[in-house]
Amino acid sequence: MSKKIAIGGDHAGYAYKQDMIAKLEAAGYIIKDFGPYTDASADYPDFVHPLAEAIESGDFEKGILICGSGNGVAITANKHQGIRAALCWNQDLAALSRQHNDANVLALPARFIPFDLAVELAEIFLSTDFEGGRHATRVNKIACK
Ligand SMILES: O=C(CO)[C@H](O)[C@H](O)[C@H](O)COP(=O)(O)O
Repeated sequence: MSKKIAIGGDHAGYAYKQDMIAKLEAAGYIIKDFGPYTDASADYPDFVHPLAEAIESGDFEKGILICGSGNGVAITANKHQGIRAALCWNQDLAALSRQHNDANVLALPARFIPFDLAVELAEIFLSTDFEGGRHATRVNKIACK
């Protein structure tokens, strides 16, 4: 598993993003922050599209996106054919996003979950393997050509 992680979001996720970077770096991950770099009001697509392109190009295996609800970043990221972004707010969803969906982006709703849970979901997302098998058949049918 690659220890290089892409992270991004918007102003509503900024504080969580900064603290998440510190937690993940302490755990040995190498983080590339796609922004925003302040908590000033910002438009999440400006940060999500570059992050998604970096994953699609192979520079990163996985990313974490944090906004207020998690929906804006997930919707934007999923416009990219190579992205499977999963909005998660509990441990089971984070595990299933990897086991069944091979999600490569975790979307977190900073305004709806406590920070400690956000970190736990990131740890689950980053450490859980895809189960393959019947799920691989389905995941291989997701992208539109
Ligand atoms: O993209 C979102 C909604 O799907 C995020 O929750 C944003 O963080 C939110 O919309 C930002 O709202 P604000 O009123 O501009 O702070």
